Amino acid sequence: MLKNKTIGFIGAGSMAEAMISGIVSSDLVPSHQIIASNRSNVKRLSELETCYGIKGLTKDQLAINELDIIVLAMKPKDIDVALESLQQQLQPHQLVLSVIAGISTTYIEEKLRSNQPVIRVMPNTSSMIGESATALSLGTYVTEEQTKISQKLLCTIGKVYIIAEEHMDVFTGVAGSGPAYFYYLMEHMERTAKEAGLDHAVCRDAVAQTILGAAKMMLQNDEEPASLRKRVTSPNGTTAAGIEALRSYGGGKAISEAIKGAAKRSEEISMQMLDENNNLVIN
Ligand SMILES: NC(=O)C1=CN([C@@H]2O[C@H](COP(=O)(O)OP(=O)(O)OC[C@H]3O[C@@H](n4cnc5c(N)ncnc54)[C@H](O)[C@@H]3O)[C@@H](O)[C@H]2O)C=CC1
Ligand SMILES: O=C(O)[C@@H]1CCC=N1
Repeated sequence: MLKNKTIGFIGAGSMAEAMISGIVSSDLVPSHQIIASNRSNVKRLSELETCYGIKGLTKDQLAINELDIIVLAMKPKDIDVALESLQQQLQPHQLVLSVIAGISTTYIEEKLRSNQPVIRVMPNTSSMIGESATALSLGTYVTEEQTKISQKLLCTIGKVYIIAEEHMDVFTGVAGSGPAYFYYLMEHMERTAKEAGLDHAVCRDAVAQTILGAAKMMLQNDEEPASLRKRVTSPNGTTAAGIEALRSYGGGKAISEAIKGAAKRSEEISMQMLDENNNLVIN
């Protein structure tokens, strides 16, 4: 299904690298059929070539007509320039996957030629090790075959969920940005344990192993997180004291506001692509 497809990443930053790493490790697509491109940073491209065995090309060297799947992996602010140039070159059979936060399939469809298949994708950086939680929302012109191909490709970077596009902002807040919340939590757990004298290597490993274990407990049975939490919490014990501190410092609210803040930002990015009459901005 994917053995003879050529995949081109337009944008060669952190997210493109994380996805390339996951895809290459899976052996589903030969690495020489993966291309990463950026505007002009050839040093970055040669790093990716050396590390993953892929091809790196600047955007002027990239032949769009040779690609089967085009992954848009630039920042939202750069999308208009990229779409303008793609609009001239894309053929109707070429599938466009966009990982750009806050940019709707409609926005991309409107800027490309008619009937271009577009899928909005929200992965996270754990794609690097095949552990992303990735959502897909299908654009108007995507076929069943193209959906299957995308699912198969994205399964190489982790788990895949197909969701309605109206839920993409909140998914972005939970899973696209999510790894950063856990890194923030881990930074604080590690620092606190270190300040109390625990060996750095032990803190680092124990913090990560604790989160991994809790995540696996969620994934490996149907028990609700509140119920799992109660099983850790002995009456009047250590966890009760810890949870009470979390509650009194607004821990739950902080997590919820983090998700809402990220989702709101995703919505704002999409709104910035609308004019004062709520019409899509077409340059
Ligand atoms: N970093 C993350 O955890 C996640 C990022 N995303 C999305 O992925 C996209 C990329 O994010 P990062 O990789 O973090 O950004 P980044 O800044 O590391 O990489 C962006 C790349 O796009 C290139 N670029 C810009 N315009 C271009 C053009 N016209 N042609 C070719 N290359 C072009 C830049 O040179 C750069 O290599 C963003 O839209 C972001 O919303 C989505 C999920 C998670
Ligand atoms: O921070 C961002 O905008 C991107 C999208 C999701 C994760 N990182």
